[in-house]
Amino acid sequence: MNRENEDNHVCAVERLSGSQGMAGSAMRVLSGAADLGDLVDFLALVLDNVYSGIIVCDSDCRIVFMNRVYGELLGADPKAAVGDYLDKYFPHTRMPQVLSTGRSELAQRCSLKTDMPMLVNRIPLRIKGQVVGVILQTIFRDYTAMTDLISRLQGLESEVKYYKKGLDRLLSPLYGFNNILGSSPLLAGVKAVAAKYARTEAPVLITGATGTGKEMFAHAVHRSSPRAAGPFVCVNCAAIPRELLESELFGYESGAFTGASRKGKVGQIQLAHTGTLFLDEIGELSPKAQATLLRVLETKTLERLGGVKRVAVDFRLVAATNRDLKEMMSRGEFRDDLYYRLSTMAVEIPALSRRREDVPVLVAHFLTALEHPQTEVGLQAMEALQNYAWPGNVRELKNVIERAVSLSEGRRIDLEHLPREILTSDLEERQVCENPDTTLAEQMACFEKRVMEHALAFNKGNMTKTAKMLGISRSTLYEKCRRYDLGDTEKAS
Ligand SMILES: Nc1ncnc2c1ncn2[C@@H]1O[C@H](COP(=O)(O)OP(=O)(O)OP(=O)(O)O)[C@@H](O)[C@H]1O
Repeated sequence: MNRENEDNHVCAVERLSGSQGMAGSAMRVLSGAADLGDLVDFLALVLDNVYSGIIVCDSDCRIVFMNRVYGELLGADPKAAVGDYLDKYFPHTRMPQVLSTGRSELAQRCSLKTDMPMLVNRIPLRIKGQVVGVILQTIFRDYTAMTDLISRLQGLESEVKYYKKGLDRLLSPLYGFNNILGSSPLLAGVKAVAAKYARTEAPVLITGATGTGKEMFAHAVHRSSPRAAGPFVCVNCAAIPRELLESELFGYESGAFTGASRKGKVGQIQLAHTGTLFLDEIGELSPKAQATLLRVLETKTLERLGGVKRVAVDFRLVAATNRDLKEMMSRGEFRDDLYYRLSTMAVEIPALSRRREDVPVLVAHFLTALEHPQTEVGLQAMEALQNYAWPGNVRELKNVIERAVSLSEGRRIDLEHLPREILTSDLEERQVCENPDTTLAEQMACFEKRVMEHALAFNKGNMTKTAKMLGISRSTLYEKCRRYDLGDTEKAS
């Protein structure tokens, strides 16, 4: 408030308050004890001190009141302006239209002589249904500020849309059972079992080596379940630091721990409400998180970290791991009660080396996905692909095909476009098995080596498991590995 306004204000207050102070005067005015002059002064004081500019005109478009703010905007003396026709200040005023239509015009653009863009309301005043005047009120004195605000809001709106789309993508599964390709009876059998489990409400445990398609199966289980319309929330337990995993899963209340957000956080389990929670790499859960998860599964309620009350949660758990949970259990690293709860509906996805018939189908699929459906694969190259052990399973096959397509520049894929490790294992085998001079013993040895390579790849080099799988002792396995120059027998456990 400038000096002159301050003086006006003080004058008005003094006029209104007299010896009893303003509050008393206002009370007298409002209680009807004051005369009309006081009431008018009091209302003028109020209107002079609101943020908006206000002008009231009569049915002839003459100004009957102008507040201080509008006076400042127009560079006019508000008192002297009373009685002036409005078009003196607004040559293109729309007040006559409002007077004749009796309809309010809200948030309309209006430019003063000063060229300052404003937004105004024009509101008809009625007495007994008759329009007797109009109030002109500024709502944004300089709406460039508002256009800035609008464009910032629009920016935020499109950002929200972008993130929502990303979230929808995260929350909605991409794959169904139809997308899990392969022509082997082994894969068909696993898909049939998983589809049966999908229709129930029980937790499902998906096991298999890396790259076998566990995540695809989890998507498909959700999509074929009664919860398909609900969210699909995917948490990779190996990707989140152990100390943060619990708060990520179960959420926390405000100020639950140092560094926690002030507003608290909804956990992923709550986000999966009415849908499916996919816990990838469940073997990475800490013992404490395992215990809490079990309690949530059993009570169907959840307590946020630092919280006091439990909230109901309704979700279906699908878990996956490439670790041997039974072995973890025997070492005390995975709770037996949680294991048994998960493993009643277990789906084990076989390694690609156990279903070589799937390779051609998958190769064709990846070529189509790479937009090279016409690219041929030479007979020898396809044989090499089918004979390879695929320790990285379908994911590795996908990468090999991507590389081959770019090396062959989209033309026929031949042996020279495949990585060395595939060629070496294929060549060794050809030299022995396709050579008419090789003895039965040599051919048997070649076959034995191949079987062992696959078993080692399947068990990720774990000698104990491989020996168990092949039904031989560990010492025999070590001896054979040395003979065939397989793996790092010194380091393998
Ligand atoms: N049967 C299949 N048909 C088509 N694509 C497949 C199949 N199996 C796996 N894939 C593809 O292979 C890749 C790896 O699959 P996915 O991520 O589901 O494996 P995973 O077992 O979850 O791997 P990890 O244990 O390393 O997380 C993905 O690109 C997936 O689309």
